[in-house]
This record gives sequence, structure tokens and C-alpha cells, in this order.
Amino acid sequence: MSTRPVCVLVGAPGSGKTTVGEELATRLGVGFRDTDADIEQLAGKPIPDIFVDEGEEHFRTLERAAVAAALASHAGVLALGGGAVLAEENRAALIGHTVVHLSVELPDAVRRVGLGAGRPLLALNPRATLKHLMEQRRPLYAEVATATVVTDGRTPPELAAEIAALLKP
Ligand SMILES: Nc1ncnc2c1ncn2[C@@H]1O[C@H](COP(=O)(O)OP(=O)(O)O)[C@@H](O)[C@H]1O
Ligand SMILES: O=C(O)C1=C[C@@H](OP(=O)(O)O)[C@@H](O)[C@H](O)C1
Ligand SMILES: [Mg+2]
Repeated sequence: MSTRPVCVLVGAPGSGKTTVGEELATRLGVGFRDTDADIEQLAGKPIPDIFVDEGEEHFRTLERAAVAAALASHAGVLALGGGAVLAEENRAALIGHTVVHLSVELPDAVRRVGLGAGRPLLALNPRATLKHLMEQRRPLYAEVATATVVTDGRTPPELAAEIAALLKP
């Protein structure tokens, strides 16, 4: 029997995939998984260290493998990294899944990620980099999403409740 996540969360860094995902999983009484945590466990080091030691391309290779493995084996809530949608392979793998795009505009995203700690792509200039990433990725999040939830000005518990209602058959 095949297993699939009840919900996959995509969105920009700071959209709340990890935070809202944990909240949603608790609310639904299911497990939570985050491909970033899977990658760190497999690599045996934090994401910033992977970027420094092996580079972004290597991180993306690990990410493609982590996304495929989690989609095939995790039955709960799954959060992806913000850049997972860049790979055509990942976008194709998401077809047929329940994919919720947590949308966020620049002011809230910037406030939430602060100086970008733990997010190597944002290490230099968080606001300008986020602006660019969000413009580049907006169509990709829209392409894979089966639903979009606006997160600006809303709390993680409110968002988890809204997504739980969306998931009801
Ligand atoms: N809806 C929200 N309102 C306010 N702060 C939030 C919200 N969602 C997440 N945060 C905070 O923003 C930061 C980034 O959240 P995180 O879940 O790591 O985002 P992502 O996984 O999408 O990058 C965390 O400090 C988190 O507590
Ligand atoms: O946007 C990106 O390319 C990335 C986002 C991060 O995840 P979050 O979106 O959970 O911050 C993490 O996967 C890595 O730092 C790269
Ligand atoms: Mg995250």
C-alpha cells in the first residue's frame, strides 16, 4: 500500500512551513517531517555547513533525494525547504499530492527571518535576497499548490486551524 503525506507545505523562507507544519501535525495527531531536518540528519551537519563545505548544488542533490523519500514514505504533514520547487523533478513529484502554499509578502517574511540565521542564501542581504527569491519562485509555488493560504498578520495556530479545515473531506 502506498503512503502519502496528508499535506505538503511549500512557500518562501519565513512563510512558516516548519512552524505551522508542526502545529498542524499536532492538531491532526499525525507525524511531522521536514526535508531540511532529513537532509541535516543524513549529512550529519547543519544546512549552513553543507553550503560552506560542499556548495548549494550538493545541497539541492540531497534535497531532491529527501523530497522523493519523504513523499513516498511519510503519512503525516511534510514541510519542504523554500527552494525545493526550483527543481523540475520535485515539482513533477508533487503532482497528485495535497500541496498547500503558505504565501507571505516581503514585510512579514523579512521580519520573520531576521538576519537569516541558519539560512545560508540569506546570509548576506536578507531583504534584497528574499525579494529576488520570492519574485523568482512565486510562479513555481503557484504551479505546485492545490491551495494557497495567506499567512501575513496571522498566527501559526490560526493558520493550522485554517489548513485543517481545508483538509477535511
Ligand atoms: N504566522 C507567523 N506569524 C509570526 N511569526 C511566524 C509565523 N510563522 C512562522 N513564524 C516565525 O518565523 C520564523 C520562520 O518560521 P519557519 O517556520 O522556520 O519558516 P519556514 O520554514 O517557512 O522558513 C520563526 O521564527 C517562526 O517562529
Ligand atoms: O529558500 C531556500 O532555497 C532554502 C530554504 C531553507 O528552508 P526554509 O524555507 O524552511 O527556510 C533551506 O532549505 C535552505 O536554507 C535553502
Ligand atoms: Mg523551514
